[in-house]
Amino acid sequence: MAHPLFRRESPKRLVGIPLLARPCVLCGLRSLTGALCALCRYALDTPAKGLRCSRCALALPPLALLACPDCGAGQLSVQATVTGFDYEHPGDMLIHAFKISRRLEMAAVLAELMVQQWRRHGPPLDQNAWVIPVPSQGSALHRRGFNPAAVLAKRVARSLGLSARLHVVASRPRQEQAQKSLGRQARRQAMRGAFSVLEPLGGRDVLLVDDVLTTGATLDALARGCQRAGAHSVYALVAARAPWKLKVF
Ligand SMILES: O=P(O)(O)OC[C@H]1O[C@H](OP(=O)(O)OP(=O)(O)O)[C@H](O)[C@@H]1O
Repeated sequence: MAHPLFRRESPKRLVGIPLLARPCVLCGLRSLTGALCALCRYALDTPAKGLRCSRCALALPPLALLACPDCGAGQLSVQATVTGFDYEHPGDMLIHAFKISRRLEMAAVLAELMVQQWRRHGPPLDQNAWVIPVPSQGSALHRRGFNPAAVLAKRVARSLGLSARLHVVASRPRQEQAQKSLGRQARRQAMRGAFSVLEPLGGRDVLLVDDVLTTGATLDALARGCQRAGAHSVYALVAARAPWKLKVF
């Protein structure tokens, strides 16, 4: 029998489907649970089941329970990170649809997953906390026409009842090269001092938002900028967390 994700229902069995059923954005089968069907929600939720590093949200590989292989040496300056899901199949398809195919309607699906995980695993936030997106590089903004992190930040802030501050961070002009094309050391190097926060944060909690966290170099640079501006606590919420790879970048 075909895997449930790919099985087609016979027309007879479709009789009686509530009118509100609609195709799941991931598998295309009918969904009674919003944009994603129950199976796809389960598939996105399955890998780590809470067995994640609380600082960088890495799904911990076996035998890494005592120290996270990614941020164990203290390379990430945020206090806690929460992710919507892992950046692997099937969640990567949502990210690609949003960022590459520019299907902006995916933002609602991504933000819902992010907020759901934040409510489960995120620390309590002060009501005065600001939600700050990672700014896009100039070339990416020009190519894509929107900043994915800002689109997500607006939705996340609305759902959490917080204020989104989309223009509070300035990016230093840097090598116009996407992070994804660089290795770990080069990413950190490229991001050093990349952001400056334009308003004092005066003891405020900050929730940084981005679409993908790979090495954490981007979030680390922004978190340091927020700390220099006086933030009390800096947390991060991302749509997808890249899984750990044995290979050292
Ligand atoms: O955790 P890190 O190793 O720092 O990588 C994560 C960053 O990489 C991607 O941006 P990128 O610069 O590739 O640009 P993009 O907007 O074109 O994806 C992504 O949007 C994150 O901002």
